[in-house]
Amino acid sequence: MFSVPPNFYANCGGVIVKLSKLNCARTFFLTVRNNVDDYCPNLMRGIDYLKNPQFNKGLAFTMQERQALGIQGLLAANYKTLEEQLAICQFSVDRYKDPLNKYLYLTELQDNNERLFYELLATDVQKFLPIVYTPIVGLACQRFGLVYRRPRGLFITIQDKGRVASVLRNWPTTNVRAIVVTDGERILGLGDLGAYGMGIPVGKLTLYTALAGVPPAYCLPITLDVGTNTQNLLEDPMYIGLRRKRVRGEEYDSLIEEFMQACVKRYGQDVLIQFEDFALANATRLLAKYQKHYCTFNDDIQGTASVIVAGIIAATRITKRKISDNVYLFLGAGSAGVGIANLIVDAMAEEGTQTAEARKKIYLFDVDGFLSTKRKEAIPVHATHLAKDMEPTKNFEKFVGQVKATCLVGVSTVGGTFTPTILKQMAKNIDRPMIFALSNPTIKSECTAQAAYDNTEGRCIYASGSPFPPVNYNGKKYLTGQGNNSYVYPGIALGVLASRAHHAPDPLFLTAAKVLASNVTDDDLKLGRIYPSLGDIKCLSIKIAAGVMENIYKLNLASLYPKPKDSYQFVLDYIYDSSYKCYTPQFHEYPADTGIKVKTIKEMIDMYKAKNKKK
Ligand SMILES: NC(=O)C1=CN([C@@H]2O[C@H](COP(=O)(O)OP(=O)(O)OC[C@H]3O[C@@H](n4cnc5c(N)ncnc54)[C@H](OP(=O)(O)O)[C@@H]3O)[C@@H](O)[C@H]2O)C=CC1
Ligand SMILES: CC(=O)C(=O)O
Ligand SMILES: [Mg+2]
Repeated sequence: MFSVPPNFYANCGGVIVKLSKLNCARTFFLTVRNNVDDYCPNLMRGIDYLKNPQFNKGLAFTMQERQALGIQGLLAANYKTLEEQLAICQFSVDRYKDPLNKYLYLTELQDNNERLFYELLATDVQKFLPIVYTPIVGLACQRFGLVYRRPRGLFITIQDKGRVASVLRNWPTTNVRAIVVTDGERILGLGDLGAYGMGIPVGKLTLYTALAGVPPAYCLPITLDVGTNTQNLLEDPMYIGLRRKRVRGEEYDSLIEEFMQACVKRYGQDVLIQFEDFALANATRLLAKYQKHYCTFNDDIQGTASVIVAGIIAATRITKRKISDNVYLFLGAGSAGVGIANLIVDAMAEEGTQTAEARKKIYLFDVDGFLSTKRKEAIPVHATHLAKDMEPTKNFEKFVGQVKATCLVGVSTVGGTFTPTILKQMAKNIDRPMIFALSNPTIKSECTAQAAYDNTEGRCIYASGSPFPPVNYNGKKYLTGQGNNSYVYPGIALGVLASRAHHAPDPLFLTAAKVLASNVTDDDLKLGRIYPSLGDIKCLSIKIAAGVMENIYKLNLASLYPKPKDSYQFVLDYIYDSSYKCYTPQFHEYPADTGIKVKTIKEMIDMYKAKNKKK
């Protein structure tokens, strides 16, 4: 007969339980099993609970937990609720005036107490997203030598060729399901930042959890360090990467090949590999090479396309024009530009427009001017199908009027290129011109939101890659949307992971676009926004994931069977819960003494502020 001594405490798998009754023993085994699934913890003791960001709760550890876990005395006596901790965190972030210091504060919080970090982001996504993501993450990447303190993410260098699998084995968790990888060559619109690019996969995966609830333990940021061609980085004493010029050609390709194989060998065929911020020459080529053989996508090509097509679909409710009734003009014919153009063609096909006809409505410029078959400079291979048999020109400004563009898409990496003249011409072309100024970070935006409204008599439908403050035009306030792939890639990834899909093809991105567009409310549109409020982004990501999941099953790409009856509920059950777990579920004897009785986080912040002022 199984029995447990009264008041027997067990520490197993990171869970402390009091085993005084049989049902306690059952709870014990269940809790241990769940915890192992979540975190794969080692047998932990004492101070490990404070050092491990997955388990740490800081002063929120109750007295019972402190006693049971052996951390009594390692913490100050006061007990703080999660809400009190959140108030302190918000107060602390607000005290920093320099955005990079805000970024550093949040990074340190993430390194110390992961759940508090994600709970904090959830209190105000609109406020925290620009810090952990664009535009501030761009600044963090530029100064990454200063920012880099504690390892977060894995560096695989060209010198590791032949040993990539063994480097991958050094990553401490075995249940990785999603990798975001960069080689740092096109970091936002900031160019080649080499190993400093690590801020991007870290930031992108932070959004997997913050915006879509993918468990952080499933996420692995990777930078492939193949050198950098940016001279001032090679000379920067703080630089953290290999001091050598970029490796190209066969040597580069064989590293990527080895990397892809090693990921699958270690984490399985369905590990999701998201390519991020690769330069044009590699981005489309690698996507074409791996798309059908791995569970992979390129966010700059496919994720961006999805979010912009969503905006265009939503805008049809304002313009009353079909997608195929527009003339699209792109400044930038790189990964993002051609990715968006291709998905617009797919979206037009769903309206019944033939591919050849659809392509006729799309014009692109790159650094050498209009993509004309007659120009002397070569057309990039990935864009030849979109080149036109028209006279070459480098005069973008004139071209806007020449083709009567109704939708302008900026993906050029060059700030301010949508000049007032161009914007005024757009207002002449059509009553409600669409202006997408997508280059990141903010300084690279082709035009500001205010400039777009000012130069189109307030008639434009505008979205930008990085956020802009509300616009005032003629006494009316407009909230412009953020046309950023962050609206979709976390939800798409969640759907792919939940269904254990083995590929992530283009149709999933069109599905996500439709789900996103259908969540834009009439109130959003009235405010001038063609994307939903970021306040509901997690809920939105779950809807996107559920929609994507349905399509994955339709396309026969899932490896989770039987198919869940209710995809939405399945995804909901799958996601990460960032609230604090109780490590001593059987104790209820000692109520927490928080010392101060206040109700809301805002009240607490006001109180801290008042106290601070007095001093
Ligand atoms: N909002 C969002 O969600 C996203 C935004 N972006 C942003 O879009 C920008 C472009 O990204 P991506 O497409 O991946 O980058 P690429 O490097 O692949 O493409 C950049 C394109 O811009 C062209 N270009 C550069 N300078 C000029 C110029 N002065 N005039 C006209 N065209 C020019 C390049 O031409 P050439 O090749 O001839 O040099 C190339 O066609 C980046 O700033 C990035 O941050 C990217 C993805 C998502
Ligand atoms: C948003 C994004 O992916 C980029 O600017 O590259
Ligand atoms: Mg990107």
